[in-house]
Amino acid sequence: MSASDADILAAVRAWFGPQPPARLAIALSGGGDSVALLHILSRAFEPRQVRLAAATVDHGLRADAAQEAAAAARQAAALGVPHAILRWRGWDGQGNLQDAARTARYDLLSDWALGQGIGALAVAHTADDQAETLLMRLGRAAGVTGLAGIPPRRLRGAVMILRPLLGIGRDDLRAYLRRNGLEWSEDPSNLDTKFTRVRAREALSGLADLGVTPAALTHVARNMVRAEEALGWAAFEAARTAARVAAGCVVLDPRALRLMPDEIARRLLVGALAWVGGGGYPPRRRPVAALLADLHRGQGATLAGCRVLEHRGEIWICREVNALHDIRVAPGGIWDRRWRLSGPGAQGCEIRALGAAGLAHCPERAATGAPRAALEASPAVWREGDLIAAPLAGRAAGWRAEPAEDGPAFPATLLSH
Ligand SMILES: Nc1ncnc2c1ncn2[C@@H]1O[C@H](COP(=O)(O)OP(=O)(O)OP(=O)(O)O)[C@@H](O)[C@H]1O
Repeated sequence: MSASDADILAAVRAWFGPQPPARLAIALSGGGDSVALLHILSRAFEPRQVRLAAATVDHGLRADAAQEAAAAARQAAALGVPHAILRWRGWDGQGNLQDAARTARYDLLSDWALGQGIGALAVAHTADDQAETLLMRLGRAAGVTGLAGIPPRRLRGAVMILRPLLGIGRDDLRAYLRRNGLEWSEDPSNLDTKFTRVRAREALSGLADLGVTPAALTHVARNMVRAEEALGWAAFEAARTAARVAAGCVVLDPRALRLMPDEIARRLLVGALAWVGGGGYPPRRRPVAALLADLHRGQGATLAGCRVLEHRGEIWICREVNALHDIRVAPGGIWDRRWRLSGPGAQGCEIRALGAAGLAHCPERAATGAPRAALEASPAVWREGDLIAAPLAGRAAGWRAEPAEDGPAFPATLLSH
């Protein structure tokens, strides 16, 4: 038996809790799930309580795209929800079209929402999307993080992406659409078996008699979110005793690292590499496992834009100097996402890595206690070829290097949010 309208409205209200956002943007593709989302949200809340606005991205990739966007606009108008059509004509033919279209879609929708002064964007992923995602990730041998699935809330830049239908099945939404006489467009790519997601959907229908249903897999994802939180907390606690930050590097106690459970050591390393190296994607499991094994043998390595080495009985995770060659900013600007340098006589100066040549001019370096690699990768003030200051290498000359990032400091980055 499918969920009633009242059940669905109650579930969505409960998802938002007692304080739904005063203004909410909706990503309306015109497909069944997002048409249902629009209708449900417009009924779940009084217009004065939550003011809605919707937008459709016309990717210009299918002949019907413009008509579908116009149909979506009519759906919104019928409910009195303001609507915009956002056009994407930006594909340069490079890389994967699906990925490029998805990134462009989220960028366009986020910019449009922010332009309206709205900081929350609802998208219509369902329990079926969650189940398909989990199944696909099982195929890639995912761990706890991957099996936590699609997050119900996630900050993307300045916009909070919300997925209030993540606990509701697609069949329930289709029944809702039919009961309410709503129309929607069917995306033909949803039937194209060249897409792994479509094959995952087909495979899932064959697993239902084992109890492997979207509802069960949604529970698995929730369980994994809890496990993820616990592991993040444990890694944070481990970092508080086994790690410190010095000269922009993370410094680890190798004995403590050896004694902690492998998964906690792995998270600590991945978190430190991400914080120091700033890579968008975390390094994969295998190279991190290899790095851990190297470290246990007393060997260093280079990974994810970082140099990892032993120095005076500690493990230092430093920025890799070779990754910094092209990073140059004027004084006061943010260098390598992390540092802002300010000081006297900045005219004509430039901030770039200290490098081996610069470090040779810093006799004060020994007092810092940091390894050469860390100092070579630290920011320095240059005028033409002359070294003016290297505050992290002990040669301050009145200059200061301050952390520039607004984000959480290490080790708080280890906590899952
Ligand atoms: N063209 C579009 N315009 C506005 N919103 C869209 C558009 N396409 C997708 N969305 C929003 O994103 C939700 C998910 O759609 P879809 O699964 O196709 O996209 P995705 O975010 O790329 O995820 P996936 O990883 O499943 O491909 C839709 O329900 C809708 O809310």
